[in-house]
This record gives sequence, structure tokens and C-alpha cells, in this order.
Amino acid sequence: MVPPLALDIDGTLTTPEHTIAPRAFSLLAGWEAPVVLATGKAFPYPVALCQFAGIPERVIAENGGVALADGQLEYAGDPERVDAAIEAFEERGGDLGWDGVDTINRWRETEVAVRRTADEALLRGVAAEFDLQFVDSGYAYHLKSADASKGAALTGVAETLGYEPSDFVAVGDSENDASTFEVVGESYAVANADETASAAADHVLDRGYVDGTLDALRAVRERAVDDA
Ligand SMILES: O=C(O)COP(=O)(O)O
Ligand SMILES: [Mg+2]
Repeated sequence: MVPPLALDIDGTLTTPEHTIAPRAFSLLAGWEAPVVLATGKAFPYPVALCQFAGIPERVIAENGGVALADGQLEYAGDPERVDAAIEAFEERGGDLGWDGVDTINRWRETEVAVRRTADEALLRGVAAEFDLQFVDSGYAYHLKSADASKGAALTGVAETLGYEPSDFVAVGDSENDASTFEVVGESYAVANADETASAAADHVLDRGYVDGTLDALRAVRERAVDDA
């Protein structure tokens, strides 16, 4: 039997142009074990992706701040502390950087995402002062509680689904995926992965983005068939 999957979205299921390729949809819909989408994006994004892919809503959002699996909704983190830190960041001249209506943070409940053009040193300083974690996903800077992580959330989601975290295979591309790689049985970093993700992964793929992910999952599937 194929293993359950924990898949990052940005940089992992996407093309370099940040779009979801049709071949990613067929992969998600055709996998014969649970697929958990584990992302730094706000909760509605992976939920919508599950709906449009026609798979059950099994998601980890906000870098582990929100998790949903089979009707079980879990929260982690300290949103008040994050809000206080962002207030201090803005008081000191920091800007979240999202122009117009901020759809990146509008539905965010436990952490805040900041555009990578923002003042990194100021944000890192505020994170340290408020005892929060600064994460660079490669797509945004995130300010979050240290005890919320994709890996910690996957431990809860695995239990809800009746699996051990070590039953999962994970694919990811950035430092926000390292905690997932630590708890799963086998992990793959796509070729575009950052140093932290590549160092934490069991395998670094030759190809990047969704093509690398598809290569990894093809290998996982072939092995499962051979073992059967
Ligand atoms: O939203 C981000 O910053 C990154 O999202 P990801 O975790 O799906 O790569
Ligand atoms: Mg990513």
C-alpha cells in the first residue's frame, strides 16, 4: 500500500510561476492513501485546494497554527503575542508590504506573514524581543510561536487519521518544512529547496517544484508496488 503524504504547497506542488499545474491535481486525486497539505498559507487556501482537487480536507495551515483532519480542528500558537509584535514592528516603521487588500493575512488566525521586501532585520529583532520565531518560507517571512510547527501539527493529524507520523512521506522546499521532515518516515526536498530543508531531508531531488515532487512520488509508488 502507498504511504500517506504530507505535502508542502508553495515551491513543492507549484510551478516556478507559483501556479498549480494540472498534473498536481491528478496526483492528489489519484493517491490511494491520505494526503495532508501542510502549508504556511492561511487556512482557506489549502482547504480550497482540497475542494478543487476533490480530496478530503486534511490540511495544516499557518505553519502548524491551524490543522484540520477528518472533522478535527486544532489550533496552536499565541496569536495575541504575534499581534503585539506586529504592532511594535509597525510602530517602528515596519510595513507588512501587501498592497491594497491584504488577502495574505485577512483570514490568518495564529501568525502573520510579511512580504519578503520588508525590513528583515527589524522583523527579526521584534521576533526575538517577543520570543517568537521568524521563518522565511521563500515566499514570505512569517512571525509565529515557536511551539507551532508543521511537524508538531502533523503528529496530531496523523493520530486523528490512525497513523504514526513515521508512516508519512513528506515533500517540501523550505525551512518551514524541516519540522515535518523530522517527524515523518521519509522526506524529500525538491531541487529548489533552501539549505535548511535540503539538510533536513533524507533525499534531495534532481528536479525542482512540482516536477521534483512527481519524481519522488513516482519512486515511492513504484517501491510500494514492488513491496506488495
Ligand atoms: O505561504 C508561504 O509563505 C509558504 O507556503 P508553503 O508552506 O506552502 O510553501
Ligand atoms: Mg514551500
